[in-house]
Amino acid sequence: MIKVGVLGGRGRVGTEVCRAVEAAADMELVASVDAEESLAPLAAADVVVDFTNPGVVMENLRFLIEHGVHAVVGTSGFEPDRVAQLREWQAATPGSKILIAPNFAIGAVLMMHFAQQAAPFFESVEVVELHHPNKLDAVSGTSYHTAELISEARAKAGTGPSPDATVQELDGARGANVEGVRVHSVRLSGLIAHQEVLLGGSGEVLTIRHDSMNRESFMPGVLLGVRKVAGLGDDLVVGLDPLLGL
Ligand SMILES: NC(=O)C1=CN([C@@H]2O[C@H](COP(=O)(O)OP(=O)(O)OC[C@H]3O[C@@H](n4cnc5c(N)ncnc54)[C@H](OP(=O)(O)O)[C@@H]3O)[C@@H](O)[C@H]2O)C=CC1
Ligand SMILES: O=C(O)C1=N[C@H](C(=O)O)C[C@H](O)C1
Repeated sequence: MIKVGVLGGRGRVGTEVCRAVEAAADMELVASVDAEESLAPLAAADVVVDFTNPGVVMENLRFLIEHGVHAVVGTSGFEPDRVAQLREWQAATPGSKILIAPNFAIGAVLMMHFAQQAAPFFESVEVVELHHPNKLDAVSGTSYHTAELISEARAKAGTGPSPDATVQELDGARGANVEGVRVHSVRLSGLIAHQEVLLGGSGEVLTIRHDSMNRESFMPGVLLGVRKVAGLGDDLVVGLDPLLGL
């Protein structure tokens, strides 16, 4: 039996995580902690799942590392400096493994993978992410990671920057620039979590789109992470790809 704790258990995704863990035959929910509650009960867990917010997740992870608890992290906001900080804390207090997945939906992982594969073959690439209006961060963690993967693939293949003749623009009109890739954020009632990667070449456009229609869509990936995190080859892994054999 895997003893599981949840950080943010009363949130939109955390509620689904608690439900999924309770329904899993090989897991036991031993703690669920929300804002301004003590983290102490989490020390009894083998694995803690974090779906909180970018402002608090680092302190949560510091606690888990100090207590030798493995972490499966869905919270967004993991730019490279944060990953480096976590590795430093893990080196100082070895024992806990960390899996950070910008998106736990299997289709979203495949979307990112396909975008990375396609990116060198097209002159132009831009990303549009679309989410519910209660989302705290823009750009989304998924779009940030997608842009990183695209940028890396294009650099490796020697593909130049996407052409763009803009010389005059309203602030924000061309979106955020993430490692040379333009990312546009839409916030709209009725949406959950969606992303399009647009790739343009001579006389053709390839669109790779993923839609999460509900938050249950993240649960197969979260449960996979809980089952596999203790056996990760590296102390810290970003992305679900290796767990899916990608
Ligand atoms: N990787 C993935 O597949 C996915 C990632 N996400 C990401 O997960 C995060 C959470 O999203 P969502 O569930 O919509 O957000 P919510 O705001 O609905 O939930 C966040 C929860 O965390 C709680 N919380 C805040 N501070 C703390 C703290 N210090 N310790 C413990 N709990 C705390 C909040 O409590 P309170 O409300 O009382 O402040 C709330 O219950 C976001 O960063 C989002 O981008 C979302 C979906 C999928
Ligand atoms: O806040 C959300 O809802 C989501 N956040 C993650 C992100 O920032 O990419 C994953 C998914 O898009 C849903």
